Amino acid sequence: QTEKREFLALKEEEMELQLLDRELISNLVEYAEEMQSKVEVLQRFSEATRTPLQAAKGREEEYLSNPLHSFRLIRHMHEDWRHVEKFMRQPVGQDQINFIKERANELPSKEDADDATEAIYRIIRTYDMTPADLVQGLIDGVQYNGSISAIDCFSLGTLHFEWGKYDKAVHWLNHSLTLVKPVYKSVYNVLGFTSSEVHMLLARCYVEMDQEEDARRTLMSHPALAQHSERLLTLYNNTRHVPVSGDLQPLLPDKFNQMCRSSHQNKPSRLHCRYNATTSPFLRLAPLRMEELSLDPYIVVYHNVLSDAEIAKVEQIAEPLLEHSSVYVAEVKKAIKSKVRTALGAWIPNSDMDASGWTVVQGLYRRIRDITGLNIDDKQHLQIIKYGYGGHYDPHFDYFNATVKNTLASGDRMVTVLFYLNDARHGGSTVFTHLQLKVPSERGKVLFWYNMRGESHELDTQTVHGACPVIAGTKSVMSCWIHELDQMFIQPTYRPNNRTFFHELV
Ligand SMILES: O=C(O)CCC(=O)C(=O)O
Ligand SMILES: [Fe+2]
Repeated sequence: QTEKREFLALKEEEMELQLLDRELISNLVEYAEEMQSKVEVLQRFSEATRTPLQAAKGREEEYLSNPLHSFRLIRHMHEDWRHVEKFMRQPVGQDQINFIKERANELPSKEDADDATEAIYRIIRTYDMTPADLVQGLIDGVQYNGSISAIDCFSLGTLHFEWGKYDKAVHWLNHSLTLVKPVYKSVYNVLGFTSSEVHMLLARCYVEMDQEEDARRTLMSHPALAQHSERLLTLYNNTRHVPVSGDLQPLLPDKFNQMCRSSHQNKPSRLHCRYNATTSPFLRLAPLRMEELSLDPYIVVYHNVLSDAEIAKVEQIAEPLLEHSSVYVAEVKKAIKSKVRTALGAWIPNSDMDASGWTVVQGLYRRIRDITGLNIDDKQHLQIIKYGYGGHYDPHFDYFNATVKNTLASGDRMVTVLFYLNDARHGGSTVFTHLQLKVPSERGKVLFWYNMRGESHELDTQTVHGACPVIAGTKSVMSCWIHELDQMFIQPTYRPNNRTFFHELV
């Protein structure tokens, strides 16, 4: 039940869009019907006036010698055409035109459309989908209903081009051409989609890949472009495309992508599953089911840690606080939505939280202490992350390895505790790329690992991990980072290594 509610919350916007689309479609149907009825009136009128004239064809003089006929002709010509002109001038479907205008601000923005294209791009890239797969609705071995159009393929081709993936762009653009339906030509005109544009971009991709002959052949094959082909080729050669830089693209490295696919199976770990009744006194009363995933670095998963009520409360607190994480990109001189992590985030506890919120948060702290046997601050921040369609997190380390405010105060992030708050329906696993370890996103699980080596506190590069793009549904997690200096009094063997900020601290 809670899961359904939360899924609805995130999908609400899209459902509203779908509703608006329905309204706009019926509005368009009404508009077409109004136009149709005007067309019918005009057709009927022209038929009614044409019939007697046609009957008189070849014997006009005889026809007009009939007094009735000459009366009709003169009256009709004097009066009717003026009325018809007035009728022709009358605007049709003003209400429907105004309706679209009024709702225009509810339509997705360019940014929304770019986000959606980038989301499907990530799914395509990570799950290795071909254009044919997408047209059939086949994603990572699962058959979905639905398909895509020539224009959709063109927009994907354009994005691949922007990001400098010319060979892939060629696939999508070629596929776009195969989907062009000649009967829709007039509709394409209205929508501003032309096959010449597809051919030109295709030729540009070939030029970028130094395949000039293919570029020429592409231009020559289009009647409107053939005569300009040499000029266009020169232009494309002289204005080579500069792909959008790495900071503005998701990383999606191959190793990560491969592990995200359903074809990846974890190697048997030979490790054990047991009840942990020792980390804290509380666990003696209520042992937690623990599964070891890796010993070096140490990674374990606990099952059924949070109750439904706790998860629901956490979601409720976080919901109004969720926002896109942004990062400063020097190149564009502003903070923009990060392409490295495409998700919404919120920090709790929050000052607006009421007493019941604090009760739940204190409960979470207690659970984290029980699981890890470590110390956390009484106001420790927890981050809720919500991944929607195509949402992901590129492989990264959780530690900062830098002298920043955070690390100066409490050291670096020694441990990560990651709570899974729902089941991602398809996609969305956490993957440790170096360890070839994949952890599916399943409600109630808690993943716990050390980002540093035990005695020396050396940062452990083997902990590199990321979150696979979500294909269907949403994914919701909560992470808690436990800092090394908070352990000062409970870790007797603790010996700080020589990382910079320790020098600055002494
Ligand atoms: O969502 C996940 O699976 C991973 C999240 C994560 O790595 C992080 O928050 O640092
Ligand atoms: Fe992380």
